[in-house]
Amino acid sequence: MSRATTSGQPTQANGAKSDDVARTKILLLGMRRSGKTSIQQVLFDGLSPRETLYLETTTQSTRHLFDTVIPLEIWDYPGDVTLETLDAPLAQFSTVIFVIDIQDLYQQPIQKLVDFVITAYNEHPNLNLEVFVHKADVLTDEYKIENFRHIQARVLSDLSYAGVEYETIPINFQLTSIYDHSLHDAFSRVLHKLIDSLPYLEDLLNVFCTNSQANKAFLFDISSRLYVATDASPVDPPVHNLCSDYLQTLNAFGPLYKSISASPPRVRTVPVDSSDSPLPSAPASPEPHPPPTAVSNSNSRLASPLPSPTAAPLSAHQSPQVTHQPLPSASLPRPPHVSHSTTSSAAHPSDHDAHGNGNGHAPAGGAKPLFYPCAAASLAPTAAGTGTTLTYHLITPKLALVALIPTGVFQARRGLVEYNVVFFREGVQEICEVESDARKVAA
Ligand SMILES: Nc1nc2c(ncn2[C@@H]2O[C@H](COP(=O)(O)OP(=O)(O)OP(=O)(O)O)[C@@H](O)[C@H]2O)c(=O)[nH]1
Repeated sequence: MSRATTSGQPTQANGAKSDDVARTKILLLGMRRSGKTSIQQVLFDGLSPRETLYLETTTQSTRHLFDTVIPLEIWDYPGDVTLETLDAPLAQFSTVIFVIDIQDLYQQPIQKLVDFVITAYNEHPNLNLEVFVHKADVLTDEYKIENFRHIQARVLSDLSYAGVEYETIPINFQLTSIYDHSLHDAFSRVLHKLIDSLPYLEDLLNVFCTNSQANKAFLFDISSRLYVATDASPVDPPVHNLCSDYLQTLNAFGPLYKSISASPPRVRTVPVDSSDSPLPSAPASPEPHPPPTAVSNSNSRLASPLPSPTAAPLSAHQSPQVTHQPLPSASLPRPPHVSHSTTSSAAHPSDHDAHGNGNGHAPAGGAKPLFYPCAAASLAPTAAGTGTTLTYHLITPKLALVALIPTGVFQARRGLVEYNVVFFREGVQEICEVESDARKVAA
């Protein structure tokens, strides 16, 4: 993986300042109007897909800084740029995403893509090459697949025609659209190749799933809704879409809940726990009991004894002793201070930081603060304890664990699930700290 510092002279779309971390760079290339800026803005600036209709043509290169498990720098170039006219060395990028409109079956866009792949391969053979066959929503399913295969086959045959050495270049083609979940899924897969610590995050998720009897678990970046890791079981698109929608609902409702207490982490709010409510009304329905203190609400369900780094998470077959003890606040990510007052937000720069805006740029989702420490929603009637429960736990200020747990298990062993979340959280926090230390650039 190549790590790149913020060099070059592009405009910063989000007004972010250069910082002192080595960022992983991703380059977006493609024809004019293929959708490059839309992709970047929908994922990282919280722009709604419909608003992309009013985006102006990109006239100069822009870069966008985004912090998740790893710090990213996404470069967006005008459509007429080629690798020869690029004002930055290709070697500094880890990944290039070439965006092609799914209806561009003509010679010119495909030839441009093939030329780009050949030049990029000659210059930087280890570059991750990704092709987003974009705007898939404009076609019916049948034509969508046909055009996707056509573009893929044309590119591969042109490459083999150009030389036998180009036949085996690894290029990853994905169908994408800003109007559905395909873009988030595709970009998540791109991200996975760039995270050195991915195997450790996956291990933590596997252990969590085994010990909590979860069917599936995702570690999501909260604001972009990219999943930075998932457990070993295959990703079923409807399950991914459901988890992503749940996160979106919580993100949308977060600003409605106002902090009454001024001293986090014990922020008083209406807890989101509507086990009997179907989605999407889940976040609006307050849990009848216990008391409405979000963090302590989470803590009070922790099975005791409190985990120490040397203790092991419990499996769902073991019975934890339940003696309710509060969790040391240091173990929990500090919940963002939520207030509708802009003065109050501005008065807490560290809270601003907690939303993943350490670089001073606006958070995705239109600068809405994110709030929930934990939440759960049942996906089916729970009369007989059947069905599945969707759970959400804030892991770090930028990351959340979203898991699917059988309702029977969640109802009977909720303390155990919470207990295992604590271990998961500690592991992820350690990994994030190591990543962050490794990327510090000496001033
Ligand atoms: N239907 C559909 N339209 C899209 C999608 N993504 C982008 N668009 C539209 O495509 C148009 C061009 O999008 P941009 O993001 O400006 O394209 P660009 O590649 O940055 O264009 P340049 O700045 O000229 O290089 C806009 O009207 C978007 O609304 C998509 O997934 N589906």
